[in-house]
Amino acid sequence: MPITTVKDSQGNITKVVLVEASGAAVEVYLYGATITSWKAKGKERLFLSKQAILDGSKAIRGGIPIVFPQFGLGKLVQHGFARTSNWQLLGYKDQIDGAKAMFLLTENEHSLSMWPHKFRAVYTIRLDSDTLNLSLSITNTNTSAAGSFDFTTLLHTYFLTPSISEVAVHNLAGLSYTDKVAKLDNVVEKNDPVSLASNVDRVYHNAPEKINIDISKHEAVLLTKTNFKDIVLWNPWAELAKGMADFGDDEYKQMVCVETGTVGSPISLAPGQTWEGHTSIVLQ
Ligand SMILES: O=P(O)(O)OC[C@H]1O[C@H](O)[C@H](O)[C@@H](O)[C@@H]1O
Repeated sequence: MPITTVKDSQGNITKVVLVEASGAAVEVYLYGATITSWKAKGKERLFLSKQAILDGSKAIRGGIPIVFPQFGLGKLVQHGFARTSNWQLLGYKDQIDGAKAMFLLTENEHSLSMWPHKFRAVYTIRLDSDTLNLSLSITNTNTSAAGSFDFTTLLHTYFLTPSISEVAVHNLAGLSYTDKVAKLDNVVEKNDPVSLASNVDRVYHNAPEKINIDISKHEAVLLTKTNFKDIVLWNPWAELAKGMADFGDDEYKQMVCVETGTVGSPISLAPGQTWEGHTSIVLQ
């Protein structure tokens, strides 16, 4: 079976497990369409906090939450409502190039309470032996001519590492970034690779399509992106970790967030228009 579903006591699907021929697997909660596990070549590749709340009462701490329609703080709740909304399983396919599942979110009471727009978000997860392919499409389904909307969006990927001291993020040198810790704009990255040894929270603008990440001394991933302009690099480090109820005090040592998104300047969609972004994570 390429796909199995986990249901609650009322028979509603809460989680989908997608398995590909090689044994690679992803687990996806319908809450947020959040991927909480990606196993490939026999190992877990994503960080999920031991303290993550998985009952749908809070955004899931780890895996790959979807940020939409607002990155960070703003008029809406932090990172928007997509990660705290119940998505639907649209369908799945077992095909030659991998197992695939599609998830759907449209406007609902939760979204309309903070954002007065009709939209159709489709998230497609395709899995093959060494790659996780993620596509997000957003359609503006407002009907009135005045119904354009702006949004920012991002796939907030938490990579699992045996030690943050071994993480190195390549291909960022020369880029201009916003340093959200120092509250500085237009900082130019001088390091190649970038390593992390304190609280890091940066938006690298107009990043290249391919980013190589050393996850440990012996393992690397290639992160590619199309139509996602920016890269966010985040690790809360020790002090912020202590203040997070759904994150262990020492767990910052086991994770790094390298996030693909368009967050520096918003995407505008007129009624009827669709935007689509893709990310793939390939084990090297
Ligand atoms: O705690 P959360 O709302 O999940 O946000 C976690 C982090 O997400 C991004 O990486 C932001 O750049 C950070 O500023 C934020 O702290």
